[in-house]
Amino acid sequence: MKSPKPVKSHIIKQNKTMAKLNFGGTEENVVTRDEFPLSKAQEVLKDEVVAVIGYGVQGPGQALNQKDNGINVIVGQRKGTKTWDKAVSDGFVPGETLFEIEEALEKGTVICYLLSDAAQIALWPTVKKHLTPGKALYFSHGFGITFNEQTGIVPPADVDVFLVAPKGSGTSLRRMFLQGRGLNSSYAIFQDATGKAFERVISLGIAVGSGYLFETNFKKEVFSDLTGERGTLMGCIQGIFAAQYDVLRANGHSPSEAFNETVEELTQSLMPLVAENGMDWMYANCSTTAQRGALDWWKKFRDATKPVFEELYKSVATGKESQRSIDLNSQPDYREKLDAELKELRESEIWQAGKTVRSLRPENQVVEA
Ligand SMILES: NC(=O)c1ccc[n+]([C@@H]2O[C@H](COP(=O)([O-])OP(=O)(O)OC[C@H]3O[C@@H](n4cnc5c(N)ncnc54)[C@H](O)[C@@H]3O)[C@@H](O)[C@H]2O)c1
Ligand SMILES: CC(C)(O)[C@@H](O)C(=O)O
Ligand SMILES: [Mg+2]
Ligand SMILES: [Mg+2]
Repeated sequence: MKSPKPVKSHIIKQNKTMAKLNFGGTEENVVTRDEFPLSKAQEVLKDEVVAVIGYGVQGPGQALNQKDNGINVIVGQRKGTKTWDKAVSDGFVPGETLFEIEEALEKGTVICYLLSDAAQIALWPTVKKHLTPGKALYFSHGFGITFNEQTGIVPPADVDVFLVAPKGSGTSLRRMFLQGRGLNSSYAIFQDATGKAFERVISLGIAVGSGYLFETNFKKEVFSDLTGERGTLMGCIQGIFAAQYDVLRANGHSPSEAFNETVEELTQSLMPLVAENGMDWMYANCSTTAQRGALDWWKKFRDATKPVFEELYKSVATGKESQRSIDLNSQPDYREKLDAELKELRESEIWQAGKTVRSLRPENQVVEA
């Protein structure tokens, strides 16, 4: 089996700040650590105070990676919360690198706005007050700006506004950084007030632990991101898992067989092969019987689900999804309600069976001395 060619062979053009690569016939700009090494990011950010506001999922990943990369980073979080305590146990020092939100907003020259998208609305008047000329407002999502009629987030004209959106969980961002790898992120500039928005945003992108950065705009980022997480990445995948598992169970298969044939084999054996070298290569490493069946059936699944994806994209583009997210996630008891729905998923038979299957993985078994 041939191994993949190194990425260099896909480069069409490369200059000091960017490379142009061929993505399946379309040329796009990307920035890698080749064009923009960490030393350059450190130089660009040497006089900045990067204030990470919020310490939920992205906050810790981005703040800790920047700290380890030698960036002058502080965290703004509400005192007396669990996440304040987490920031302390992660090494941020109250009064030195950890502050109440307003104090961090005052000190920061770059404001990384990493509250949940719904919470960003409530805090916006406070943030805006501290956006003095020349500061930068940094997001990890195009949500607040794109749906500004719903969020009311309209930044002053004399600050830079940009985003770096890691394409994965903040947990993965941190884990991959610690492994010496990098998670890919998109970047976009909404407003360049200082003339330095590009070098600022790329430096921050490298500093938070991106492996490479690809170009987008705020609207494209939020439309694709909301579609992806509701679609194949999270919503759709659970839907098709549940459908296949139910059919196997209804036909007399045991939970362990149904779970293994639906989830475990996918995550443990086959998806790593897809990640390594593409779908055709994974197929080529399965039996000809499996290949015949997969090639016969994939288009049927595509055709059955495409109308749902079209409905989903429309719901995103018309602002229905963002409005729903704002309405439900702004309620005082939103966390309890989300937790109850997660509990229902956790307690469903498929994921209970999964718990037992995972315990049987050799790496999860306790070895008796
Ligand atoms: N979760 C991810 O891995 C991920 C990935 C890519 C992009 N993003 C984006 O990054 C941003 C942050 O997302 P997140 O998932 O880390 O957020 P989150 O839901 O974990 O919340 C972040 C912080 O917001 C604080 N918070 C909530 N309500 C608040 C309020 N009313 N006042 C003050 N603080 C409040 C919480 O204490 C927490 O520290 C969002 O724009 C999100 O879309 C997240
Ligand atoms: C990690 C995801 C799903 O990619 C992100 O978009 C999020 O909203 O958490
Ligand atoms: Mg998202
Ligand atoms: Mg995402």
